Amino acid sequence: MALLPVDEALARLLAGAEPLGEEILPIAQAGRRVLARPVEAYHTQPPFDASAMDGYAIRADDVLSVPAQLKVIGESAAGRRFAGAVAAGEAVRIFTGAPVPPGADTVLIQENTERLEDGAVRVLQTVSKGRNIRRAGLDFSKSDVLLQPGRVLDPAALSLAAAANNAALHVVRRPKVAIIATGDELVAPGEVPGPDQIISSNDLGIAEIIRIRGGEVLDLGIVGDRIEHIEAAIATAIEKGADVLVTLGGASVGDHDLVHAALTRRGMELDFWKIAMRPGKPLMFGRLQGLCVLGLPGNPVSSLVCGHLFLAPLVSALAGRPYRPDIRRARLGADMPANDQRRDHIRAEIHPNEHGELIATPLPLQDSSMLSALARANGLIIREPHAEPARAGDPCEVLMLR
Ligand SMILES: Nc1nc2c(c(=O)[nH]1)N[C@H]1C(S)=C(S)[C@@H](COP(=O)(O)OP(=O)(O)OC[C@H]3O[C@@H](n4cnc5c(N)ncnc54)[C@H](O)[C@@H]3O)O[C@H]1N2
Ligand code: MOO
Repeated sequence: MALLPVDEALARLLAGAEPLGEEILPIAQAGRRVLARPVEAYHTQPPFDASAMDGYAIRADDVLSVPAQLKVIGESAAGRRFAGAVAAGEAVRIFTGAPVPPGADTVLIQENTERLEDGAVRVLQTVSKGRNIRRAGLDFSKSDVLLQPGRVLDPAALSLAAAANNAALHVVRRPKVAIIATGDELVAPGEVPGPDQIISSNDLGIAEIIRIRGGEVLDLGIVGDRIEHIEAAIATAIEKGADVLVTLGGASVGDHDLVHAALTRRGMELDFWKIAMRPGKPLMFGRLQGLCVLGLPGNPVSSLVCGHLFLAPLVSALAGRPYRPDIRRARLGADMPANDQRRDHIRAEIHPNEHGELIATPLPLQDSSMLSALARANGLIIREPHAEPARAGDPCEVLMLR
């Protein structure tokens, strides 16, 4: 059977993957979430003409020639304004953020003055009218639309929404992604493995990819190679309202690879299974009662590479987040043989040379079981199907992983 090209698999996976519904969160819990509705200002900022400096609120015409002397008639502090107005020959002591009293048109910084004993201030430098005053609404005005749907609530966006007096925000619901690790050989980290057992690792890396892309992880644990048990875990994912189900392992053709059978018994409609990719050929995708099902291969590197290439964009799309894979141009750091029909993703160390060009050097061992090589690599060299042999120095494309 011909293997499905990677781009086509990705397009089929993302077809219909729209941002999920919205929920309302207190603003303090909305960090890194995606806005589902515009953010409007309920408040004008600053709400009054405010001083930008510590000094004196004055009338600029009073200090056209210096030195000049003004009578200090009171104080305006942030949070406590001066009740009166400034007339000719008068000044009000003022601090940063405080309302500028009526009558004053300028703030003079205190460094350019000298306080006198008798409640007066001597002005040592002239100042242009309007200086050091932030006009009401300089930042934004009530009813302004400040942020658009789709904006990730980064630090500046959160502070802006708060400044505009939004106590709660409408955000896109986080996709809930259930993970089932399958295999009799697996035990959780920290447990004592039996003689034929290994530690389940893929679930941890996959959960991290989900979280980084704005998803919520529903870890359904390790399930042994019994079709009934896998079916029960699938049923739990549905009951618990998962949007996506990720299965790990059991996706290939061995006698104990039961995931496809279990999913089919539960009613999954298969979209594709087996793609032209290395590592990750047995990738499976289908839909089950509105749930997207992604069957990742068991080999750890295959699982994580498929996680980066397929799960990351799927979760991003459901979470309403932009997804921009960090693909760059580089030069090969070693000769490469011709490629077969599967697009290859070669673990590589990618660093700039003295001319600032990225050099991508493949790691010597590429076995899809080797997490040590994946963790050492900071990116993947992408070799298209049927690529010709290439020489060190030839241009190539890399996907940066960190
Ligand atoms: N006859 C064939 N055999 C295999 C083929 C094939 O086309 N024909 N494909 C190979 C490829 S490529 C891959 S990738 C693997 C994928 O197999 P499965 O998805 O069925 O995975 P398993 O057999 O369950 O496990 C493979 C390997 O990975 C280990 N594993 C599984 N889950 C975890 C986990 N959560 N954490 C760590 N390691 C895990 C498992 O112990 C196995 O060593 O199939 C090839 N075979
Ligand atoms: O696709 Mo498998 O992932 O080559 O090891």
